[in-house]
Amino acid sequence: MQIERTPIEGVLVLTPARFGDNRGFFSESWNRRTLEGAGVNLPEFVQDNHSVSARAGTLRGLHYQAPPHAQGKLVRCGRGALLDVAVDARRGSATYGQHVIVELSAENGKQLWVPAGMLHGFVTLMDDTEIVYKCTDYYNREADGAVRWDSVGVNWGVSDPILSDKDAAAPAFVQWQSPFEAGA
Ligand SMILES: Cc1cn([C@H]2C[C@H](O)[C@@H](COP(=O)(O)OP(=O)(O)O[C@H]3O[C@H](C)C(=O)[C@H](O)[C@H]3O)O2)c(=O)[nH]c1=O
Repeated sequence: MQIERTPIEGVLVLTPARFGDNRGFFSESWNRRTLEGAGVNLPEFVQDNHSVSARAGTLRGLHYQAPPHAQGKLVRCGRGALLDVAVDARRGSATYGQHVIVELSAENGKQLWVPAGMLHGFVTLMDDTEIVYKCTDYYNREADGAVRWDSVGVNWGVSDPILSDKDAAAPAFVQWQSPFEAGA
């Protein structure tokens, strides 16, 4: 397991070991004991999510669930490739409004740990890209929210992404009142 810190406190890039042979490879995509042995203690996960985006250039985000339903997410790409983004939305944080962007792909096997307090989103780089991610809290429709994808300075590599109506209508980061507090 390779563990990389990022410029945003708490956001990690995790790369599980892969065991290749003449058939392909095997990898333990989630093992709490392995991570704890490396000093990484993630909260309990209660829900797994899986979405497929048919076309490259599909952008889902930037999303969050407000407290007390905030979600931490452990994200990986099951098929294809995507750029995954975490934006620090914790008021009072030294990196408030800053982001981390990481290419996750079926090929590189990388995972992004996105703690609660972040906005999360991704743009697909290939058709039929699948994302699978573990969440630390259950979906709560009333607590679910979005911030405009192009309002936090992320270089997504696309100018006219495929968006849901919800994402197309989301408020800009500067007009949005974050419900998250650093250290909460
Ligand atoms: C997130 C979610 C959605 N749904 C239902 C609600 C809608 O009827 C349908 C599509 O939901 P939505 O358009 O919010 O899906 P995404 O745009 O992929 O949203 C997700 O994308 C970004 C990248 C995230 O990090 C979040 O997990 C989540 O916001 O699935 C559920 O039933 N359970 C869920 O946990």
